Amino acid sequence: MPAGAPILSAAQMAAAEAACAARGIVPADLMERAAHAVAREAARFAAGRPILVLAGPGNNGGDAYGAACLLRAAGCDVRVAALGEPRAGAAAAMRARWAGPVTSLADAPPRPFVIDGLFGTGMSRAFDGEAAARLCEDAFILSIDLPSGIDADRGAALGDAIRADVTLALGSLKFAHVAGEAASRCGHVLLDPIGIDVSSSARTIARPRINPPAAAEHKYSRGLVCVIGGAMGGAARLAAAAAARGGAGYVVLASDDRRTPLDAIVHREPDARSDTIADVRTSALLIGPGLGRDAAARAACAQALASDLPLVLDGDALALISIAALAARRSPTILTPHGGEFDALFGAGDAPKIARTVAAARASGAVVIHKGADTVIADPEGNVIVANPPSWLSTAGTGDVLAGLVAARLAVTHAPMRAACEAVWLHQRAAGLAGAALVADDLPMHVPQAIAECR
Ligand SMILES: NC(=O)C1=CN([C@@H]2O[C@H](COP(=O)(O)OP(=O)(O)OC[C@H]3O[C@@H](n4cnc5c(N)ncnc54)[C@H](O)[C@@H]3O)[C@@H](O)[C@H]2O)[C@H](O)CC1
Ligand SMILES: [K+]
Repeated sequence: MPAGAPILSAAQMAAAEAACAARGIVPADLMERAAHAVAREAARFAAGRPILVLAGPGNNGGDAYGAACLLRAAGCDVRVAALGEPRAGAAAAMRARWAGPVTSLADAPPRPFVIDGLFGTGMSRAFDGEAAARLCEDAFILSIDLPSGIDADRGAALGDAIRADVTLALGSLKFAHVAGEAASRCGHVLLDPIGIDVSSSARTIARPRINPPAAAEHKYSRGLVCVIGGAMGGAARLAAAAAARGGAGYVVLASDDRRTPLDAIVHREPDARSDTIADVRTSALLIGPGLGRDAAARAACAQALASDLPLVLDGDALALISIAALAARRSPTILTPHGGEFDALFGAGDAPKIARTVAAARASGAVVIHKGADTVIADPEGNVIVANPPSWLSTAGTGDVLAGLVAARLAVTHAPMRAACEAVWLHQRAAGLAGAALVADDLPMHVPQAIAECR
């Protein structure tokens, strides 16, 4: 996935295209550039294999006809199969340029390399993908802009969507490249801006820059993280270990369980929880992993919310708070809900995940890390960063590790959006370093290497 790349909705993309006209770049020019980009990547990936171009009735099809012409002119073996005819505009002009035969999808013989130009951002309803599926079965598939059959904004598959090996996004990434089911149908995502100026408050995650501590730093100035644990000691221990490896100067763990994951982590008895939450030296307080939901947990949560400390709320804590209490806080707050916790706190809804996460950040005044295969990070100003962490992270305890990293980065940076993005990046990089079949306990030891890569 291109890092730090803007992400647009289909409507925002159309507006950016329209704005090109003011600079004298008309739709036919953009399609010409799109066709060149597609032909370039197709020639590279096909590497001499016979090519079948699937062309739809809209501009995605126009790009496909344009690429077919260029590939044939370059000496490639190209056939075209179409679903409907482009009727007007740049797409019709591109269609007219193709002098070769055009068959229906049903009549086309399969070929080893397919360029999928059936539908892009204009996909509005389910399509009958049976004939396309037959042609795509054993082929390498390069999708133009989006795998056909995807809702560009929600990332939902509308019917039999195509599963691509490579998707070449045109102009900008769309929400579907990073969010929802579609993200896993895109294969490897490439981006060609084709000269369109885009700006967006939503971007893909990029490697952060993390400097070593200055020479004069000491353990308190580096950041004191206090982890408030409860009944399930293991979760709080994982979080504390991650906080220590994530760059905090000092980590305190107040928990029922006396074991600490590292000797460098200081244990405090659970009856010292209240004093710990009142400790003004604390740079970031983390509450939630393994906390439980009993009266003591509820009281600790209420005290933490009422404090002026920078706060990270995870796990059980997310079930013990209200949006109103979050909105009343004046110091930085970061929430780390997975889908179920998010729905329970903010309500389930039909809107795309990015929009729902922004609304939650606005309502709560907190930075929200809405976890999942598409992790959406939003702040109350509407800035959004999207990450697609490795699927090996879908195992118990990895969320506790993330919460500890978030607390560490908040303690170090004092900037909640930056802290959230650094933590999510370090978490996914640590997962990459830990490799297949990782367990949560493996992650903290890989965080120092991930940090070392952030210089
Ligand atoms: N990003 C850019 O600046 C550029 C993008 N280009 C390409 O244009 C498409 C978007 O084109 P558009 O014509 O708006 O939409 P589509 O080609 O995806 O298809 C719309 C077309 O299809 C019909 N339709 C929709 N759903 C169905 C269905 N289920 N069954 C049948 N027909 C359906 C709809 O009515 C329209 O007729 C973008 O993705 C890029 O590939 C430009 O070429 C260059 C600039
Ligand atoms: K497509």
